Amino acid sequence: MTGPDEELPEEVTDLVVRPGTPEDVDAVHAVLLAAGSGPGHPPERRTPEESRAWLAERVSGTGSGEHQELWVAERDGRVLGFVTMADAWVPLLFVDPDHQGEGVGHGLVELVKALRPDGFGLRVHQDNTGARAFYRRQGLVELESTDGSAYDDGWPDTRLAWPGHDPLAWWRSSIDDVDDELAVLLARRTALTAAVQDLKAAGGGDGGRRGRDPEREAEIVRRMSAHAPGLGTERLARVMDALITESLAAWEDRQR
Ligand SMILES: O=C(O)C(=O)C[C@]1(C(=O)O)C=C[C@@H](O)C=C1
Repeated sequence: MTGPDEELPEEVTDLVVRPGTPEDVDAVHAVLLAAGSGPGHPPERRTPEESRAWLAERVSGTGSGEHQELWVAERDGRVLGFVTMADAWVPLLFVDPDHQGEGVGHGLVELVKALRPDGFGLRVHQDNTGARAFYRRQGLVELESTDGSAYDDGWPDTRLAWPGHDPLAWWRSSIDDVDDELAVLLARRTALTAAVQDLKAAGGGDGGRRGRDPEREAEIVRRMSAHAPGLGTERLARVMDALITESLAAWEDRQR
């Protein structure tokens, strides 16, 4: 979603970066539409009215959507770019395509670094190579690439993070956050394996065949690999093999 596409961040002289107000929504929306229709962005499926309403709701904190803190970058009173923040996440950062390469994106990233000194993350579409190079130049680190299925747009994406003033603390805390989610998912996954084994033990499902089903496992790995291509099918197969092995062992322990 983000994409300043800047080539040369320059010394920002007359750029003013200030908190956005409801009066900025039209100008911010114009930048969003112009920048979002450039290369590397998915086609906008909403009407301009719908995307404006979506934006206004988020930056005003009304409605059910998450509230995003809005900041705008302007020169000579004209909004040239903007950024939004929600906790340590940057949902939107866009620069007017006519003013890229003028340090606007750089100024916005510097602002986010100042406001989020512990670090922040964002996602860009994989094809938006200009934005990815820009963020790398700003010191952000590329993390995982996915097929984008976790997001509304469903476009292949790459996540990046700036790990702040204490990078080890940021990475470890990010690992803890992911592991908290992973633990819950593992509990659910293991319980589902057990439910299938209960069914098979009772003579139901798949003709009552017990034990491992390599074809089914290969299919699982293929599907997962499409969501997270960076991991590689073979490595993912080993991870899933270990997970299924342990899930089956847990189920067998329970039978004793
Ligand atoms: O789908 C099944 O047949 C299961 O037994 C479940 C499961 C799994 O946990 O996904 C476990 C063992 C099989 O080898 C295949 C898949």
